[in-house]
Amino acid sequence: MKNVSKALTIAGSDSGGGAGIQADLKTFQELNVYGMSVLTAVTAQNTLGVQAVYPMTPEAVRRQIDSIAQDMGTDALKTGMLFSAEIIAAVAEKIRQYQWEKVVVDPVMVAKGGETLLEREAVDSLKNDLLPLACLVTPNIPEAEVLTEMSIQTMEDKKAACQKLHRLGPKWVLIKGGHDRGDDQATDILFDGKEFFTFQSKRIPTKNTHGTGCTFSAAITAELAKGAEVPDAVSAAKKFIAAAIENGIKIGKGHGPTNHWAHRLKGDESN
Ligand SMILES: Nc1ncnc2c1ncn2[C@@H]1O[C@H](COP(=O)(O)OP(=O)(O)OP(=O)(O)O)[C@@H](O)[C@H]1O
Ligand SMILES: Cc1ncc(CO)c(N)n1
Repeated sequence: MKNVSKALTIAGSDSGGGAGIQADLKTFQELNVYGMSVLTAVTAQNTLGVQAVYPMTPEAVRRQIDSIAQDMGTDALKTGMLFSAEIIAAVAEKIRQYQWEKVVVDPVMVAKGGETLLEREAVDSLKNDLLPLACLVTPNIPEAEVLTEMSIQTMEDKKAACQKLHRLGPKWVLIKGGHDRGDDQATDILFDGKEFFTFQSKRIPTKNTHGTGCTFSAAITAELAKGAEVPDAVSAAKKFIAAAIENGIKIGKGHGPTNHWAHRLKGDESN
């Protein structure tokens, strides 16, 4: 029997399969990691938008985490859509109870179409309950603006926002550049409280970007599960997401999903 690294996603379901736990599990599988999931909410969703959201009870979230922790355990985990302050409190309680350290927090707030995936009043819980437990937090620019209450326009702003976010408690902060409209590069910056690391790839002109953030944070989590250090995990995930966006697939009438198996086309298979 073979030993395999394990990764857990605590996130919402996207019925369309492009984002949320579906994107995470596909990514874990592609990166040769055994994937497990704790559902926080079911969304009725497709490439056109989110038509409905049905949150789980905090008790259901706790029970799913207990089932995993008391049997398989996990080498790393990520959080995605958490929806409410009550669910965030349940997840934070369990991360503390099981002393999980490789925790990637993707602070998902709104879907591409603007639908709410995190209640406004839950932002403080995310900041106060969850970020202090995070190994890495991965906001896009609008999420970083909400978390820091500052406007982010320039590279200097991004660095200042990294510093402000780092003071909330995560060991590492990664601000993603997917939303940097004016730039022909997609530039992400990583900060550990001392040093800045930059990750760049050519911006690909496409509307098929549904689930990019989920896929990216899942790839980072998979690499951490296999034992990579944070900068190496981000670097590998950046290659994975660039290939997935470049080879985006034509599915649905709106923002199509990324291509989770594209890294194989590039001969870039990780193990
Ligand atoms: N058009 C693009 N071309 C190349 N890379 C991109 C593009 N859009 C996003 N990326 C990269 O994809 C990763 C995810 O970033 P992004 O900012 O899109 O996340 P997100 O906004 O959280 O995604 P989502 O909308 O799924 O929540 C980052 O590494 C980012 O630089
Ligand atoms: C369930 C879910 N999680 C995250 C996102 C963000 O892409 C989404 N659209 N749906």
